[in-house]
Amino acid sequence: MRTVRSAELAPTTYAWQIQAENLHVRAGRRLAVAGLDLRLGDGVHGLLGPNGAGKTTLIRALATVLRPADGKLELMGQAIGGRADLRGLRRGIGYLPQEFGYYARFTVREFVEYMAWLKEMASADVPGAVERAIERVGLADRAGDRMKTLSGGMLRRAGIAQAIVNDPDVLLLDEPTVGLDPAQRLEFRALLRELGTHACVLVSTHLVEDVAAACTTVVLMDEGRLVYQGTPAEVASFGGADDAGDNPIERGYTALLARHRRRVSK
Ligand SMILES: Nc1ncnc2c1ncn2[C@@H]1O[C@H](COP(=O)(O)OP(=O)(O)OP(=O)(O)O)[C@@H](O)[C@H]1O
Repeated sequence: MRTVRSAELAPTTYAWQIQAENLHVRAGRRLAVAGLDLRLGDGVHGLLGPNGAGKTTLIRALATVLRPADGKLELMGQAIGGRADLRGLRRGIGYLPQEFGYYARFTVREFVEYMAWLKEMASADVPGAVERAIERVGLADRAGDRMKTLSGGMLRRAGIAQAIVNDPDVLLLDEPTVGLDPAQRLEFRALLRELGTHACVLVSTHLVEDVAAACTTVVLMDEGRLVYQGTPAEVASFGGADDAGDNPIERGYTALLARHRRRVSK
């Protein structure tokens, strides 16, 4: 017996894993996502934007933690809102929040197992899936160690392991590279590229180099709206010598943001 995923029951004709139209989401009293249109299929999508752009709020809505205030949101072909089967949908989603809680006395294996159980994975599948996820993030030699003994970078890798344990169709990672050292970041980029071959991975980051190295698409947000969506090379092509940044994609990011703000202020 195995658990049937919501994605398997849903019509398989949908073109996009994530589809938002005129999406509005509140963070507290503020409309942090304010009329966002977005369509994402499989691949690795880097979510960029200045502080306060609404990246975390968008990711929380896509993780079904926050309910949209207005507009349309579809995940894996299913509309969110009303009587949506959120429990079923969540089985197909992996989510690494910026800050995540855990019992300090749990071992890495127990932590990932616990999260697999919360995601309602079939119990026969759990042990193998847990070992695979821990191995993929390079923590196999620490699987029996308590969470409280891990470094910041290792904790984040344990967080990534719990996000991928259910082999999600939609994987949402909020600032996953914070705390990783340069070698770990290189490994993480390779893992991202691999994950993106058969899932829709949305990664929010301030590290533009990670986006350039690992992402198929850049999603640029400002003030709750989509500013630009394109390949890293397309973003880079907007940058000029006068735009701030250490590399072509950073200069492209600066140029696109400035162009958007000029348009909005007119
Ligand atoms: N609980 C809350 N109550 C009120 N305002 C909030 C709350 N959470 C976020 N905000 C506001 O909503 C806006 C968007 O915040 P959000 O965290 O989504 O942005 P972000 O792009 O992820 O920013 P950062 O890059 O700093 O992480 C910000 O102006 C923020 O101050």
